[in-house]
Amino acid sequence: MEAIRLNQVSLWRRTQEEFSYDFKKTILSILEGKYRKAAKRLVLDNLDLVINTGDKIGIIGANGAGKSTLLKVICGILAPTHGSLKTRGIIAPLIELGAGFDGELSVFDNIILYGIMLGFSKAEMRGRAQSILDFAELQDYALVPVKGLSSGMVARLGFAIATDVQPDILILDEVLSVGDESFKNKCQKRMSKFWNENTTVLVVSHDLEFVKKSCKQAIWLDKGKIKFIGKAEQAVDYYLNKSSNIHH
Ligand SMILES: Nc1ncnc2c1ncn2[C@@H]1O[C@H](COP(=O)(O)OP(=O)(O)OP(=O)(O)O)[C@@H](O)[C@H]1O
Repeated sequence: MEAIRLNQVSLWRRTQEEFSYDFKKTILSILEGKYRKAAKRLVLDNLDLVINTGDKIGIIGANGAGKSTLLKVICGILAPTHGSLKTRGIIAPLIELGAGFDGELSVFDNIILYGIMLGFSKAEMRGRAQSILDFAELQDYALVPVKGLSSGMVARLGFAIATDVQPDILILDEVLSVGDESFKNKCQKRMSKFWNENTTVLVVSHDLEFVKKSCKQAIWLDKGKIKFIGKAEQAVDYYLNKSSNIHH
């Protein structure tokens, strides 16, 4: 069964120039006759992709290749400029852990909110809150506003919520290095559960050994295009060889 399908997906993003838009600077540059509209960059270039239920797929490629952007499009955080996307089931995005939290609200309320964002009901999240707090080791912080947590604690909370629920599709962006040593081990144990089940897993990583070991297939993304999709070992080999050719 298909879990994810991308049809001719492209995404343009503004360059940093326009990103740090500054009214005064813009007026000055118009007066000086130097005003240029900020350039846009094609970050994902006409991607066609089908991922089946239960696949474990690594995504590799150089810095800026578009890996994180691809994950964000699949999760629905970013909408494609062109093309279409279909996904089946509940997606748990472990991307920028905690980015969706509201700092003013308590840990408990954020658990409920985050769960609702993932597609679960309020009642269900109430029932799960205790086990989430336990896993994150934040039992004493339930009523503390999230802005009062350390960044490691925020990441732990994000990981605990996203993996407490049983997602159909799990999206990971280099997050396995979150937290201190003992929490890392706990995360890895929990992750192995998903690897054995019917969960579809997409993981972005620069750890090529991990990709070879843990993923059956891999996608090599290069400047927003899929250069290769197939066996993980082969993808890593192509990626390494092509990269070294470029340096020669
Ligand atoms: N918020 C943003 N606004 C504008 N452009 C962005 C933004 N985030 C990323 N980009 C651009 O999109 C392109 C792809 O970035 P992306 O983060 O997807 O790459 P990546 O393959 O995940 O890289 P890395 O391995 O360094 O994490 C880059 O050119 C980057 O500059």
